[in-house]
Amino acid sequence: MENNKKEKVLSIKDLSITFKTSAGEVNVIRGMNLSLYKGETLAIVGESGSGKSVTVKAIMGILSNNGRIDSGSIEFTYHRGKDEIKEDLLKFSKKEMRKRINGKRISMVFQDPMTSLNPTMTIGAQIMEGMIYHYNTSKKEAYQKAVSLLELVGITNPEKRMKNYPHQLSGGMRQRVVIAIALACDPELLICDEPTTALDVTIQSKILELIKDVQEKTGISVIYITHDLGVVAKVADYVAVMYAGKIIEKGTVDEIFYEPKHPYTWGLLSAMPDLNCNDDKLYTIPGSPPNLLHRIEGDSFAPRNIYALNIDFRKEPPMFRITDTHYASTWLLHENAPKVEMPAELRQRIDYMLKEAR
Ligand SMILES: Nc1ncnc2c1ncn2[C@@H]1O[C@H](COP(=O)(O)OP(=O)(O)OP(=O)(O)O)[C@@H](O)[C@H]1O
Repeated sequence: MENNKKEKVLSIKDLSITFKTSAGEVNVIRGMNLSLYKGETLAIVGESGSGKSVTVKAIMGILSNNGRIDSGSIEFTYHRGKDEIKEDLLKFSKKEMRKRINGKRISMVFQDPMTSLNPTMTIGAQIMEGMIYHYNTSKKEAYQKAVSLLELVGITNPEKRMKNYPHQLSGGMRQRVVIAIALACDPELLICDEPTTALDVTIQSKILELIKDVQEKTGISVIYITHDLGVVAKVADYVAVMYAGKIIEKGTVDEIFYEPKHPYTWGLLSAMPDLNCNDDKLYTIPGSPPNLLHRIEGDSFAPRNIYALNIDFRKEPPMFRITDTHYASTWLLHENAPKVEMPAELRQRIDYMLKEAR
């Protein structure tokens, strides 16, 4: 459909990653396929340990040394002047990634701004650093650009702020500075790893709005990794739901929130506090994720799935196509499967959300 015409920024194909641990080999990413288009926002969601951070680390070339890429490719498309360049990021060494991609073509914003900032350097110098390192920008030009970046991220009195050290700023301001640093080299992809978790609620929405605003002004593509579905609803165009190292459902934000098909996604949505901010949750998924040290027979979610069919314990489901943008990996979508609907309480909640949205 329309996706074919859009420009792909990132295309992950058949990615599989294993870590060597003292207990044995753990296959933490198990055949992942995912695309991101220019100017769009993709949210990767899933419980702790599902593989969100490892995926992002593979994109950035910062996997820990006990990690091994078993298969796959991560094709990244970016521009140098008028030229369009496509490269498989997995072909680069860590050193090449630092020199050519990280902080230059792809930038990251982490959860806690204090861990990304250097306490001994002024924020001005920290924003200028990347431009000087990657592009040999003159100090004067880098200074001017740093001031305009501080303006872009909503910091008033930017010239004065350039001379501040991180400890002189509030948490929300620090995260704005981290975003300014991330944008300094005009990257084409920004990856935000739980960017607002460490901030209080009102500042959280301001930072999310800021990232949206920057995206509208610059056309940058954004990946969020988060387990907060409230954040996803606010920012994402597309959502990929991860479970035990696999994407088990992906679709537009409306498809995932209003027409979810995978019982795990039903569980995630039911475990979300009510959108009216009552702390009501409908249901919490029982049990815990599988231990990936052992080979998984069938569907990794089957033991926790009250809708599991016999085949779920024997054979892994493929990704079934629901629409051109919506896919889910559950045998319930097979044409011969019994008709199973999402839990009635969830249907009611979704119908209510739909009514509110109109
Ligand atoms: N260096 C490592 N060595 C061994 N196992 C690792 C390593 N890094 C990550 N893992 C394992 O890989 C799996 C995926 O971890 P990952 O950090 O990507 O999860 P996540 O979805 O980002 O979780 P969270 O939301 O808690 O950050 C987990 O089982 C984790 O224990």
